[in-house]
Amino acid sequence: MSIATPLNTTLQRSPLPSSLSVFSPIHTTTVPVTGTRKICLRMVTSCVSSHSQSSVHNGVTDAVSVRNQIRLGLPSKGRMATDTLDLLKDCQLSVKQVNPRQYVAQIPQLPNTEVWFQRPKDIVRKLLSGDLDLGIVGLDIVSEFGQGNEDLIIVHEALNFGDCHLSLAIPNYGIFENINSLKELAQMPQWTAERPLRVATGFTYLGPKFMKENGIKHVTFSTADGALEAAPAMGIADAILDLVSSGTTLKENNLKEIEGGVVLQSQAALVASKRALTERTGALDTVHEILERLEAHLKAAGQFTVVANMRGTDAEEVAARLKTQPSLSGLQGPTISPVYCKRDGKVSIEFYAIVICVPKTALYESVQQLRAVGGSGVLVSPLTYIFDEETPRWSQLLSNLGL
Ligand SMILES: Nc1ncnc2c1ncn2[C@@H]1O[C@H](COP(=O)(O)OP(=O)(O)OP(=O)(O)O)[C@@H](O)[C@H]1O
Ligand SMILES: O=P(O)(O)OC[C@H]1O[C@H](OP(=O)(O)OP(=O)(O)O)[C@H](O)[C@@H]1O
Ligand SMILES: [Mg+2]
Repeated sequence: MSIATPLNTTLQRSPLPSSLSVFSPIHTTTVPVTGTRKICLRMVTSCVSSHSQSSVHNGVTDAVSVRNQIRLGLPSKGRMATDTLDLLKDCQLSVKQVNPRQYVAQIPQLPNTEVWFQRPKDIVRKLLSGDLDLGIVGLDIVSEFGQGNEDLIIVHEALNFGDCHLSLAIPNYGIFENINSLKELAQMPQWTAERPLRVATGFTYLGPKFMKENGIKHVTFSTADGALEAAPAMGIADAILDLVSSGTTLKENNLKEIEGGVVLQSQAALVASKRALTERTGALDTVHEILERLEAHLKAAGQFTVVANMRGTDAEEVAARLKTQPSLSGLQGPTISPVYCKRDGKVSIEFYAIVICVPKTALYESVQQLRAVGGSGVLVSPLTYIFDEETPRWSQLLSNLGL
């Protein structure tokens, strides 16, 4: 593979004090690789020693490597790791890991699949290089490290954990006190070619892209591995672009988000390599099973089963009464069965048992509506799985794969 001279340098060297050695200017270079694919190679140049350059890349191969096992990448540590394992366990796909430092594991329910524990950004890189076939990571990491590569395909975009958003934040004091939107920030007279807006971020692909898309010209970026919220108060940056969930870290560091400053919303997602799904034997069946189990669990997680008794002349009459209430239709409609009572030696139908699924958020109003139409003896229990006939995400995936 040949490495070309830099084709474009999207970011300028920031006029930083030389003491601020942890923040480095970033140069983005497009590098041609074998075949028709291109990868983006980022070179980070140290502020202190401008002579020392390092460049690292993953081998992007054109052919699917020969191996029999499907490889699923899961976060090895950090805040996504435990939630990922918990989710799989809830889907009856428990991961058997002998000890936490062993990076390969098995899911007994999926005998043709190997689990590899990796840092989230490496999961995305390895999906692109063909070393993993499937992965669970945050959408932020997919966007940052996938860089729009068409081989990455999002199979399930909302696994219901790891919620956060990537957002631009500025100080709530000084020259920024009355600045509340990206537009106002861009229009500040302070930013010039000589003195651009300095943004500290770990998102060195998405950051410049967002600024360019929003027409902000005089901007420069620096990067660090963490605690970015300190950068403005330290005088290293004017703004930061970082993940926010509770907002506590911003607040504690006297920073604020601004209107129009959200780059993306993120949560955990199931991601796959398109090539693996189309070319690796068994990969599509495995992803189908994982997707079905995820969908069944996630759909059920938001619902309760509600059983109640209702007096009535017949099932149709009970159904008609239920249908007058907005929250009592269930997933497809109520299930109504006769309750046989024995009185004076005679068996007759006095009640009907109704079974419906109710969103957890609407439980109390549903109970009130049930009572209003004569419901009694209401039993509420959790739902474990809801398997639909076919999941819309599966049809979507097949269509994305051109199948
Ligand atoms: N408040 C948050 N801050 C950062 N990441 C969050 C937050 N909430 C959810 N996430 C998700 O978790 C992922 C970070 O997990 P990861 O394990 O890589 O980092 P970490 O726990 O911050 O560890 P480290 O910073 O040491 O890499 C993000 O990519 C994002 O998808
Ligand atoms: O909105 P909040 O709930 O306060 O969360 C946001 C903070 O959490 C993350 O940092 P992390 O805890 O990973 O520390 P780090 O900066 O050392 O990575 C992120 O980079 C923010 O700093
Ligand atoms: Mg972190």
